[in-house]
Amino acid sequence: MVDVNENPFDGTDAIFERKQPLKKDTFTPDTIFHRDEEIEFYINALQDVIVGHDPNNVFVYGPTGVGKTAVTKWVRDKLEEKAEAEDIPLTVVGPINCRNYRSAYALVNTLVNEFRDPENQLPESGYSTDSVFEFLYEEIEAVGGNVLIILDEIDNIPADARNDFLYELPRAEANENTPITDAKVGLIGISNDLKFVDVLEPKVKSTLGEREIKFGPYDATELRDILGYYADIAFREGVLGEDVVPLAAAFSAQERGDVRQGLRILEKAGEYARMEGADGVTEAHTRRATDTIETDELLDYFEHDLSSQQALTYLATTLALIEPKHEASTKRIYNLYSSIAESSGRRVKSERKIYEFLDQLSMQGLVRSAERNLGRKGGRKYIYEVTDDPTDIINAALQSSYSDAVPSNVNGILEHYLEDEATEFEAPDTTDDEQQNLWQFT
Ligand SMILES: Nc1ncnc2c1ncn2[C@@H]1O[C@H](COP(=O)(O)OP(=O)(O)OP(=O)(O)O)[C@@H](O)[C@H]1O
Repeated sequence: MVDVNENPFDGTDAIFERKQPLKKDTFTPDTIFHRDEEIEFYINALQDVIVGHDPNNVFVYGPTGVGKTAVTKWVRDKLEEKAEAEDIPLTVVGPINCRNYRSAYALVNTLVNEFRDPENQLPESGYSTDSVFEFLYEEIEAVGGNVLIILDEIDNIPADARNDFLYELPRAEANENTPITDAKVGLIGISNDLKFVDVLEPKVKSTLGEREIKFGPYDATELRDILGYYADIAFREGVLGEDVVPLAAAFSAQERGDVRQGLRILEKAGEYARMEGADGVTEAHTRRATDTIETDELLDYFEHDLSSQQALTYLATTLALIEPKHEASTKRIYNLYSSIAESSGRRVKSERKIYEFLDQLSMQGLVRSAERNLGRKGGRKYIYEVTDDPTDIINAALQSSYSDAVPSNVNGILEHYLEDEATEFEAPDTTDDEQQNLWQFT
């Protein structure tokens, strides 16, 4: 029983000294580990700025959480330092995360305001996209010298901004239609989606990819050093068991070689210890953290990254995959999507929209598709898969605000799927009607 006369919050923390470095990318490490080669490529690409040539465009790519942004910021700061010491005119804007902008207008607006004083900011609307671009060019010309623009997650750049940003902007100086004559513009684009480059027009591709720097995943030894550095800052002295960092590093290396995931494991393990009132973080806390980390990450997707329509489509794809004797075709996913959307009182969008949602999920790496030929009938169809463990996805969905959309008998069907159909469970035939009756929608 909670004692109503006592405040349940605890004013002390025996485990964490400073949690922010584990949680937020805004924390800037003062050392970068194990990226010497990448840093060397980077410096090489930007060296031209210091010796008076035009800046190169740089494209940085690699999976999530492998230091692309951290290294970029580190190199940016060093470049600015050197330029100042050598009296070289240089303005750097960014990294600006493209994911936060829905249109070219919004993105350009932000960029213009980065150049402008606080009292002279552009309003959020009121001009045409062409005019805000014009303002941007004017600002660039006004500061003059070298102007580097850093765009993070450029795979999420608004579609209507692609050409203008990735092709026109870097060559603005040469283009007579822009007011830029003196300033030299360089673009640094960061992405974790390589397929993004494939869909660009060849001329855009070659402009952006003047210099490419690839970041690979970290191995367990590298992660041990990086996570050890953060653990020293984040935890109180002497509370970490000696297995904690190596275990978190080994787990993350096996998964994706991603620092962010390792940091989350450390945070979670520390939280388990704190909840128990333990005086240290043990191997058992860490194992518990690794056991739940996948579900936690997926829960984050459901709660923060996906729109409600994308979340329902993701759930429907998972259901289509685990249901017996059925393929996760677009049509089938749509059927299930409509049922769960309807039963949970959410809007049901058209079948055409499902293609869009599946595409977006695929861009985020949550689903993948395979094309299937329809044999003598001719034509093709797409069969979908989820990239994570369906059990983790279902568990995350059940803990999320979409739990009301999950069919009530999901666990039975999941069990049947996991046991490779070796149970007593009589799977229905493959007609949609029967399959539809299989699920108990809430
Ligand atoms: N080599 C490293 N040394 C120190 N800290 C690092 C290193 N690599 C990554 N980090 C830290 O790990 C976290 C994730 O790194 P970062 O944001 O740079 O990854 P990213 O590759 O840009 O990922 P995403 O594509 O998801 O944005 C940050 O807190 C960053 O400071």
